[in-house]
Amino acid sequence: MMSNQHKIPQATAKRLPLYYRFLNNLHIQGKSRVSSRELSEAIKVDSATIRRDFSYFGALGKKGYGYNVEYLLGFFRKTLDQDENTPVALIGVGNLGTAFLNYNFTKNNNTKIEMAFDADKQKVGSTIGDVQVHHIDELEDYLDKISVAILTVPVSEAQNITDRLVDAGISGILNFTPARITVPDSIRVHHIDLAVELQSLVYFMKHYPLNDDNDE
Ligand SMILES: NC(=O)c1ccc[n+]([C@@H]2O[C@H](COP(=O)([O-])OP(=O)(O)OC[C@H]3O[C@@H](n4cnc5c(N)ncnc54)[C@H](O)[C@@H]3O)[C@@H](O)[C@H]2O)c1
Repeated sequence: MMSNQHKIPQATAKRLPLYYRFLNNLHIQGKSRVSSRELSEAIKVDSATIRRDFSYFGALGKKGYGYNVEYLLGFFRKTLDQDENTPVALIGVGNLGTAFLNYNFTKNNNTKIEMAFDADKQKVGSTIGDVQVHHIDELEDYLDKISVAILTVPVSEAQNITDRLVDAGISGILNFTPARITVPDSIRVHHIDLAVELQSLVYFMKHYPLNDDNDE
């Protein structure tokens, strides 16, 4: 995946897709350069952090010029494997899963939900967005090309489905269920929980109030 990830701090690596999306939009609009300040305002990351992040990529902005959009995009494309497509499977086509299928991830991105699975016979066979829903019993028949799965099943099903995904050779799971799933060390799990994110936002608002005259 990220070939030179070992040289980039994890916090920086996590911001790469955000940078990539914004710079790609600038590129589409025909802009050839951007300042750390413009970037900062658009993606809400402070400009000192952006400058530090970009210095890891060998991109040193010039005063009064900013950064070369094309150079950065080239770097991000390589680092994020943007030229390679990562097919994704979604498991659990309920409220959350349906919303993800209807949302077009591929616009600025190389990840695409290629297939979906559910246990509900009424959903099996339907197409949502442009993704076909298969029966969960057929999971193992389809997974050979898939390395990433999004988990949006009920919490009670999470570990069972995870075990099947692992046995079928999955490498990464984006877990939206509240379950703390157990996987072998070689498999990466990222857990997304809106309640935790909201709590953290409220905590930061209270303890780290922002003023609007900080840097530059
Ligand atoms: N991370 C977050 O911020 C967040 C927010 C809301 C919900 N959730 C969690 O996401 C999950 C999905 O929530 P939802 O509101 O979409 O639920 P939902 O009940 O609408 O959808 C669950 C879907 O999973 C399917 N399903 C059930 N058992 C299955 C199995 N064994 N294999 C495949 N599919 C199966 C159901 O048929 C249904 O379509 C829940 O675990 C919920 O707690 C997380």
